Amino acid sequence: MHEEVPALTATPLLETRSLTKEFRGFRAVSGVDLAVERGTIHALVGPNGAGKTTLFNLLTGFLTPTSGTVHFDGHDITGKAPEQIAPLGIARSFQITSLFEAMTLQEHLELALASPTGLANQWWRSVARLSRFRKRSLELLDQVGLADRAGAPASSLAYGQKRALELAIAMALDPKLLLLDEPTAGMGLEDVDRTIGLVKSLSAGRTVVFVDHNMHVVGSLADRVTVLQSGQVLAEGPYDQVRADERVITAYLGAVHE
Ligand SMILES: Nc1ncnc2c1ncn2[C@@H]1O[C@H](COP(=O)(O)OP(=O)(O)OP(=O)(O)O)[C@@H](O)[C@H]1O
Repeated sequence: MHEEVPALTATPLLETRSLTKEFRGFRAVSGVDLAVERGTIHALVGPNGAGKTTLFNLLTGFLTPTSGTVHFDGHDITGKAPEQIAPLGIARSFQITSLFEAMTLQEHLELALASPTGLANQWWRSVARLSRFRKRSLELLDQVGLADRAGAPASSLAYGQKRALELAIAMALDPKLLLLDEPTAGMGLEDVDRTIGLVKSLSAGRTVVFVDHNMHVVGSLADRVTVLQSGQVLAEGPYDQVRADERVITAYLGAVHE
């Protein structure tokens, strides 16, 4: 009989300590301690202006913290730039669609695969040189149900399909941590349910942190939920526990459900 090997992965994949961001003295994120365990789906919720997007920006290097630390997978990434953080294995899909309308779906994926930091650096390179990424790009499109649209321009996609394409682009880096900013924002019921299924399938073998206002989405996906209010952590725990928390009901969920 072999003995249980102590888990080497017991530390959270992502951890912030006392993370704070001030804008001219206004604390948008205030002393946030966040621990995201490996292999989990973790939701960030909270009313408008609670600090969720600011927190995402701090995790991905788009903003520099005023104080506090961010650790990811054994690295201190506090204050590092996005192009230093992304290659460590953090990918982000944005709340606002950021596609090139005239480019085909396949070209979007080929460009994303060609660049360790996403689309930013190599868009001017000849598309022909990107053909070696064709197979993988088709696999990624297949994962999000868009393989049959590979040669179509992004402009021809419906809104929900554009969001799915953005998920495929985020997956191109094979990230350890996938950050999704309101993956179901602006979607009808059908697309919301499709996206829930998609995020579940994409989360296999990786860690996901997402922001969403839709409690059906949060309840369906999240292993754990962190509730932010006025830049601070109001509650943290499994969904059922958090949604029963009186402070959370008062601050947020009550307003949604009642
Ligand atoms: N660059 C900035 N300069 C000044 N104030 C800012 C800046 N960015 C955000 N804030 C403020 O910080 C607070 C938190 O904003 P943030 O966008 O992080 O909230 P949120 O939880 O993502 O909200 P929403 O759900 O509406 O997206 C808000 O009061 C916002 O006005």
